[in-house]
Amino acid sequence: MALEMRVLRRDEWDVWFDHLELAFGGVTEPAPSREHFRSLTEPDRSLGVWDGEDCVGSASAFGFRLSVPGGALVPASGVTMVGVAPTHRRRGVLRSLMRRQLDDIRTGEEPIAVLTASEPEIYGRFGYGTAAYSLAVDIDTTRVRLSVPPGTDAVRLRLVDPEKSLADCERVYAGLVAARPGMLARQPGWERDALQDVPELRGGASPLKCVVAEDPDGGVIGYARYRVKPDWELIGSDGKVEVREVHAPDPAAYAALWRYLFEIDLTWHVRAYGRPVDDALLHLVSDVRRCRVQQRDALHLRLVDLPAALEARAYGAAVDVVLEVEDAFCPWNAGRWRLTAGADGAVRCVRSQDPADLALSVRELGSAYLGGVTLTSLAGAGRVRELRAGALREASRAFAGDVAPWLPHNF
Ligand SMILES: CC(=O)SCCNC(=O)CCNC(=O)[C@H](O)C(C)(C)COP(=O)(O)OP(=O)(O)OC[C@H]1O[C@@H](n2cnc3c(N)ncnc32)[C@H](O)[C@@H]1OP(=O)(O)O
Repeated sequence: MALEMRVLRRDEWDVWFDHLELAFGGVTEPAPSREHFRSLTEPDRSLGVWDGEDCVGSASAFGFRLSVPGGALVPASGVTMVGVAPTHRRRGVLRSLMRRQLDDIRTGEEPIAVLTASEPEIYGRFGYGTAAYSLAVDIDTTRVRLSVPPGTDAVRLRLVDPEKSLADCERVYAGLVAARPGMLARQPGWERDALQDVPELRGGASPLKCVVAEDPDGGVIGYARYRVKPDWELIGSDGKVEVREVHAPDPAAYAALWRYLFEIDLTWHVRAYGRPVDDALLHLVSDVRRCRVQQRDALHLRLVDLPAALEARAYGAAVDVVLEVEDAFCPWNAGRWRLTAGADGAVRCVRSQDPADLALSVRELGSAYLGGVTLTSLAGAGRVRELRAGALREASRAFAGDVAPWLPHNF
């Protein structure tokens, strides 16, 4: 029987989601998580592939606004819920979903698509480049000390109900978005994602806790969400603090929150995932080796409408380069483009017949787009070719940002 791909009908969601669970290994989501996913799904932007009555393929997208260098919020398609049934793999179902999805995105208002990948190897062939990395730390707090800045002792910390403090915390989060490429301006409903706290998924840790940092007037200026996982050894407690989030633009408040997490009694370790690669924490600790820092890919980005995407961000230096772009999967982006950004901030990206200065694929542009991966480092891997002397340095400096892109959570 031929496979049929179609936009999801609302009454098909349960069968579609059952398929997705199976594609990810067959573990059933607890009811609250399932309802959370249901509430976030945008059915009109969700695709199902059907073999008769059976759903055998899925892909969906969220309508996001992504922070880019310069602080603009660019409409971005957040690709998600991709899965193909174990019985139907390696015969092109994912490829056909990606084809349809990118064609659909092209007809809309989103010049870029982003995703967090289950495996980093999958999406490069469809033109996605790794645009943001993240760090995981596993800190031995019996050995690692924090050097906190002046003012840290004056920060008031208060343990609060994660639900009741949600609006205050979300205000802090929203205040960070423009200055950090890769962050998402969260649409209503998404703020609740961080509160998901299903007992079956805690792995023996406590319910989610929230500690807020306050200014002298009681205003919330930072927060951390975490759990404590008790563990008793023969020699005593070996508890772990599992950090989900720490956000505070003020250095003293930021240090105060980490100091609190480091000093929770009966714990010897602080573990955190998905931290930015330029996390100020790395400069607060006395011994970075004992933080067991690990880096991994976090956000993958694709230019769907190349000129619109390149014109939507700001550049760190004036630039005038002709790019020879290869894009086999979205050929409307392929060819020669002149990118100019002046000292006045005006940016133009137009078709060009002039000789090319740099040759690269759309994947490298996706990697460099948020300013965290330099064109120079990609050239070192042979993935960007310089065709005019000096063009690589000029373009690389223009694309690079002064803060690392960061997506604090998956989607
Ligand atoms: C954004 C997200 O949602 S990420 C979540 C992705 N989903 C999962 O990881 C769930 C488990 N895995 C799956 O459901 C499937 O194996 C998928 C979705 C990864 C792949 O689906 P398939 O239909 O088998 O892929 P398809 O046959 O279209 O393959 C397309 C290409 O990707 C490659 N590919 C497919 N899966 C993988 C993989 N896991 N790792 C590396 N390459 C892969 C294929 O070899 C093929 O390569 P080619 O272009 O050189 O021919």
